[in-house]
Amino acid sequence: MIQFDNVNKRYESGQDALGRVSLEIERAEMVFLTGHSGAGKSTLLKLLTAIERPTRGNVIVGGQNLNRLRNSQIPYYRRNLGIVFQNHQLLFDRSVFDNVALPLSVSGCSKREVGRRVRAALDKVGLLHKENQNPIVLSGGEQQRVGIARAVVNKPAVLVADEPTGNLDPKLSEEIMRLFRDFNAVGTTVLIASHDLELIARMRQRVLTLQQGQLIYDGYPSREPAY
Ligand SMILES: Nc1ncnc2c1ncn2[C@@H]1O[C@H](COP(=O)(O)OP(=O)(O)OP(=O)(O)O)[C@@H](O)[C@H]1O
Repeated sequence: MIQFDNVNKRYESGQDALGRVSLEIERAEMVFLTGHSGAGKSTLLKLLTAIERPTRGNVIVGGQNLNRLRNSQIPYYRRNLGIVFQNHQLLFDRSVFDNVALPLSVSGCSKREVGRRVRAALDKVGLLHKENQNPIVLSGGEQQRVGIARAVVNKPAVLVADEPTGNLDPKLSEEIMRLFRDFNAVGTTVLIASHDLELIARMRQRVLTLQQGQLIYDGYPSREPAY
């Protein structure tokens, strides 16, 4: 589903952020991406979401080589992705419902279809009863769940999250991770960047570790024997 083939990224400043990264993520896998600050996690996600382009190498998603994507095609490509940010980027001048409906506004859905899809997404994250509220009155965990509902409202094949639990306490973080697991269980490919190693260990999923732009680990740490 996702393939990085010898990918290098050097920013215009001359900073090397990724070096010769190769990896493959199958459809319906759930994978964590970890590493210290500055290791290249966000850069890898930016290449996947076509916010940045690789300096060398290929990023292939769903059989599509992103190097061959024209700028005008990028919005269409992104419709297959759900993107969750740490600070959820909700708009506080409109309701929870309208925030979740945003990605549908460009897709030409009828009003009725928008209502159906938004309510289905809010139901999945347990916030149907808050659709008319302004997100500013919600707790941090609830705001993040609205961000997740917005990311999945288009039923994307791939869900990408950059530090989605960064501001949350351990219990709320676990709830958010459980949500990601639910979406994964119904076939969504999920890639989550996080530096919360304890939380990652509890999830017992595949882990990719970056260090100074190199992929230094790809495996299942929790399945290995403890010494
Ligand atoms: N737009 C940019 N221009 C120049 N250098 C950048 C840019 N974005 C990131 N970098 C640099 O690239 C390297 C990797 O950064 P990146 O943000 O991908 O790391 P990260 O693992 O996501 O870190 P964090 O956990 O702190 O978000 C760092 O040295 C960073 O300073």
